[in-house]
Amino acid sequence: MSDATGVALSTTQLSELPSFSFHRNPVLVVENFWSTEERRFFREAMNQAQWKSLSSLPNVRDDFPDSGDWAKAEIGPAQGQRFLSRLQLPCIQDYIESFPNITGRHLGFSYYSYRAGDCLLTHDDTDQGHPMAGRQAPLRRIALVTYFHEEWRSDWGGELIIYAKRPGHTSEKPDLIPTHCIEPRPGSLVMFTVPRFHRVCRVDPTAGPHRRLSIAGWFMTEHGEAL
Ligand SMILES: O=C(O)CCC(=O)C(=O)O
Ligand SMILES: [Fe+2]
Repeated sequence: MSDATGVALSTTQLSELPSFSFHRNPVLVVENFWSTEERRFFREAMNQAQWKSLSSLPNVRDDFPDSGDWAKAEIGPAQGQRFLSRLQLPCIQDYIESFPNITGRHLGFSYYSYRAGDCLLTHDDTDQGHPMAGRQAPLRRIALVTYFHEEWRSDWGGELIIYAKRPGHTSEKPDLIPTHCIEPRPGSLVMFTVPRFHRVCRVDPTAGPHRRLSIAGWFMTEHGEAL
């Protein structure tokens, strides 16, 4: 798709969402998914939330070295319900249900706040944690991130970069090529299939006190016995 200026757009309109398929297109970007009122609702909840900074979360900190000191908080039940009620989308259901032998479906979402200096180094979201009580940890299938700050300027950084593996790469370390550079526009919703390498660019000092506020997490499937 391209707009009147000829710029290639990889965004999906809200009206096109019912026919979107992750099997055809593994990355979904919808601008203005949340109304101004919904964004305010989640921002107010974020103001009340109990935030924990990366430096106080040793396990997460080990997975994401040199990533500044972004903060994470739990989503309350009322906010969780409102969030999920907008995400009853056929593309999620269709993709999740396409995996064989599912014994359980899970989701896990949190609030995140990135300030100037914070980033998230390249990862593919497959770090599933350790099996618990002999059960295989759920597998992350679709990653979701969506932005709730009031304002974001291009100079402030914090873009989500999504990568593909270059064909024919031989080294153990994946040789990547960027496929998407997504500005964290207020109200945008991004989803992509896992595994998929991506990173969050460092938020620039010109952002001053502005925070990059998001909800991010995964739709997951469980497949019974430990491997
Ligand atoms: O904040 C984003 O744009 C992406 C976050 C992310 O990749 C993650 O939390 O795993
Ligand atoms: Fe991620």
